Amino acid sequence: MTRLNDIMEKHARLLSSKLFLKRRQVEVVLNRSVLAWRDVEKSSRRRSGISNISQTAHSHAALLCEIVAVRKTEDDDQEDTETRRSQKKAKQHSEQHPYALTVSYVRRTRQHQWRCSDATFHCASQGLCEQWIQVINEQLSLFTNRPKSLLVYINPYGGKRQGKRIYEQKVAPLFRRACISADVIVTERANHARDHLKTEANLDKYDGVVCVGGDGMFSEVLHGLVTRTQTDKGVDQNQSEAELVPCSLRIGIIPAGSTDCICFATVGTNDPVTSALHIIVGDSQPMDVCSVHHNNIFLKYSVSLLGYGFYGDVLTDSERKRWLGPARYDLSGIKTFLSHNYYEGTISFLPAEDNMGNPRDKLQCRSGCGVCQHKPSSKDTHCEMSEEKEKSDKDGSRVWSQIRGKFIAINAASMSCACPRSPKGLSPSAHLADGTTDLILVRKCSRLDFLRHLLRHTNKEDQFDHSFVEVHRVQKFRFQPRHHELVSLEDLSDPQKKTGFRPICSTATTCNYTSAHSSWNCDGEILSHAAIQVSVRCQLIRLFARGIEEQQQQQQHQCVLEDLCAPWAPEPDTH
Ligand SMILES: CCCCCCCCCCCCC/C=C/[C@@H](O)[C@H](CO)NC(=O)CCCCCCCCCCCCCCC
Ligand SMILES: Nc1ncnc2c1ncn2[C@@H]1O[C@H](COP(=O)(O)OP(=O)(O)OP(=O)(O)O)[C@@H](O)[C@H]1O
Ligand SMILES: [Ca+2]
Repeated sequence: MTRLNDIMEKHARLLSSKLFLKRRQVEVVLNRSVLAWRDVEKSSRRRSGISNISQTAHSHAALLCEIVAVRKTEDDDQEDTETRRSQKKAKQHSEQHPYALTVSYVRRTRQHQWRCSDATFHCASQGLCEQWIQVINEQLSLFTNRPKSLLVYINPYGGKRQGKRIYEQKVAPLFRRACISADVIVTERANHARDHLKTEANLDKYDGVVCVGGDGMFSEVLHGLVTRTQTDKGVDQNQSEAELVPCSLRIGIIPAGSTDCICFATVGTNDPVTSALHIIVGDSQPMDVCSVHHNNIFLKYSVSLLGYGFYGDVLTDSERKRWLGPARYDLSGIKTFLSHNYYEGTISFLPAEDNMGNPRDKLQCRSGCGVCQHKPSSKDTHCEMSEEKEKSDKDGSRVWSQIRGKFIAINAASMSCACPRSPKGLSPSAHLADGTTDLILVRKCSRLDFLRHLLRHTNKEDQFDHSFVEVHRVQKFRFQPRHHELVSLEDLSDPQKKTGFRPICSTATTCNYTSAHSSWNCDGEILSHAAIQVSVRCQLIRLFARGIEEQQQQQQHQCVLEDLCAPWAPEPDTH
């Protein structure tokens, strides 16, 4: 009964009028969910299928929660929307209907991209025009999850160095339209954004923090915000067992980097306008964060890839080629592939609960993901990482496992890591907010086999279906490189080794010293230690995103709109 009332309430018309849209008379209806309009004269004869997301043959609709803004249309705006050819006609028309409102709303285009569309409705009287604007604005003000004030950091040197232009030309005009105020800081050095967030920024003023740049810039904002939150709450990040306090501010990412993996995996595309629109409508996507420690020294947080061996070496090499821009990764990728190094060490891990799915179940994390809504219980998230625990987890349900071997790559993917280079990512079924990371172990194998494995990241074949690859969904893990102490001592006496990465063993050459180290690639940054302990912190942060919408979900969205527009029942016009 209540549900029925809800539906009736939602569908009850708030306002309904006959207005003009591009000189055609349209019936416009507003209820609590949708703004819909259709041609008056032709609608009864031809009302067929849907031609795009929010448009049937003769009716259009926008979900209220996806309306960006409504404003009184100024004369300049009206001229902008008319073509030159019809300028005279348009002038006559606007003289008859001088009052107009423009509604800006989200329109879905191809491949998860969103655009902002305008519909300008002409009214016969000023009163009617103002009433429409007021009622729509009243409804929009009920969306309390929308940000009003943002702190924006722009990295002018990320990716192809387009961050500033992208923000000014594509994003700022949309924020202005949505009446969002933004304090903008163009960074002057690496870690500027992180340090500002950690100590200086008055965060009470803001509803969210936005970074314009790549994954490295996101990482700065992540570290700034998480550290600030822990400091404010008196949590010591160096204690690897400390329970971290979730951040209250959401983070928005305007992609302008080289990989943009976090944006791609949370929105489905790396498009600045789409990201800006997700921020404006106030989307919220919780996300796991891995904390990385070396004994009881905090090193870094990671949300995407922690990679030792191959991806660590690619990153180390690519840092020397920053001037090449995004192409540096391909060049270093080929070079590292040809080097074909492997590394020896021991990996220990605490598997995820059985009901958290597994990396090969093909259940991809999508908008409103059911797996991520099932949070692991708190007792499981706080198991200690002591030696005894390693043998048997105290609650008896799970035990630590240990694997020793020679690895070409050890990757922990806390999310799919989908990006334009690999549209399905390193672990296609990894989840954004399930409290686990997928640990992928690629053992020593031939160059050809490793190439086959890499190639599978770019096609539909299963990259885990190789005898030399194993994958585990885990809650915690740690890594100990072989002969750690020996190398540390050597490092002290050889300055070259302190900075660069020392001769690494290649399977192609005869090599007795198989304990050479790689380094960890932590979301695109090199870690200072090879021996690390990692713990996944379930849903520590939230992004202005909603996860990737399934094609099917987009179609459902069309159907919802279609249903909501359907009752054009002949209710009498209120005006
Ligand atoms: C034959 C083609 C195989 C293509 C295989 C492509 C696999 C790509 C998987 C990409 C995973 C990205 C994970 C994201 C990590 C980010 O947190 C981080 C920060 O932005 N990005 C990188 O570290 C940047 C990492 C960039 C890694 C690029 C690796 C390119 C490998 C190319 C190997 C070529 C072999 C050719 C042999 C002739
Ligand atoms: N003003 C600045 N000058 C120099 N470096 C900066 C500045 N602002 C930020 N940085 C640093 O630049 C690094 C790279 O930035 P960013 O992530 O935006 O681009 P990218 O590396 O090209 O992309 P991706 O991380 O997606 O591969 C970051 O680690 C960040 O700390
Ligand atoms: Ca995860």
